[in-house]
Amino acid sequence: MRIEISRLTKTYKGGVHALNGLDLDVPTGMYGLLGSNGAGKTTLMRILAGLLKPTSGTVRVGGHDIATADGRLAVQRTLGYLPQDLGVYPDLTARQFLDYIALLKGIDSRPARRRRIGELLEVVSLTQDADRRLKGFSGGMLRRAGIAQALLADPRLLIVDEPTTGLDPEERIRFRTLLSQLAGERTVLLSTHIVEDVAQTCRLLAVLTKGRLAFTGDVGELVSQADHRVWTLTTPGPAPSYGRVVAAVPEGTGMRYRLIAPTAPAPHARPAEPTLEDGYLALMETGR
Ligand SMILES: Nc1ncnc2c1ncn2[C@@H]1O[C@H](COP(=O)(O)OP(=O)(O)OP(=O)(O)O)[C@@H](O)[C@H]1O
Repeated sequence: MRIEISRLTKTYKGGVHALNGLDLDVPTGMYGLLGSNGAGKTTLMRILAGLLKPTSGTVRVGGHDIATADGRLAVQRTLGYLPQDLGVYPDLTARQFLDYIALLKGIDSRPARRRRIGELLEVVSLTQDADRRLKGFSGGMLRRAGIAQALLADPRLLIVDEPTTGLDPEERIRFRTLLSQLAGERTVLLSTHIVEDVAQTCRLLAVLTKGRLAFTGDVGELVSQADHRVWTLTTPGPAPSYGRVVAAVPEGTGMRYRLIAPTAPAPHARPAEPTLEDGYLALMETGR
């Protein structure tokens, strides 16, 4: 399911330009959308989900123009959305919660709901906890319940907004793996400010800054933004004032720094292999 975005703008009341003429093409499969806080990711996700009207520009999802009522309806039928702040009813069990959402989504047949919910609880590994109240769930379990509700109507497009924020490392890895497994013939659009989540799940990604596209391409291309610009340096003194420190680890009586800089930040600095995070930070530095 392809998403085609052309010259998309969104200006909120009060004059905040959250999206500034965004052009973006998202193919089928897993796709990462990276950007710092306030870059416009949630605004874009909400527009795609049909919850917010753009100020101008066009969005087509699977060929349907979301500016038309028919187009929006067609997209909503094929879309699953896990918002950043999914509200749940804490006194419901996971099964009751999914049943309630399934009813809202128009799955009227009770046996059909029961079957679908049973399948989804398996997919998100919550079968054992299905009859526990949501108020006792961990952050990771709640996100998995959130994914299950987004999958109820078997969407061909799944949009997830900042899904791993606040999760512990094990839950984060589990959640990431689940998303990758769900991609396949679906489009999964993962919006996040956590570079590692994209590094571990996506081949293709876009970077948004200030409502504009700063980068689009594959992970390797973003990594290469930092080619010949990453350095390590161990020193007993302060960090070099030239370049951007991205890591500092105590070593012996001094510190080992990792820096991004166009040229060696000190005579004894050694070049290092860039990571995706380095590429992202190098891109941000260039765009300043
Ligand atoms: N309802 C609103 N009214 C006014 N301004 C808003 C509204 N929602 C978002 N904004 C502003 O629009 C810009 C983009 O916000 P958005 O939430 O889309 O970014 P984001 O990349 O998702 O950031 P975050 O990761 O912090 O959620 C920000 O400057 C934000 O303050």
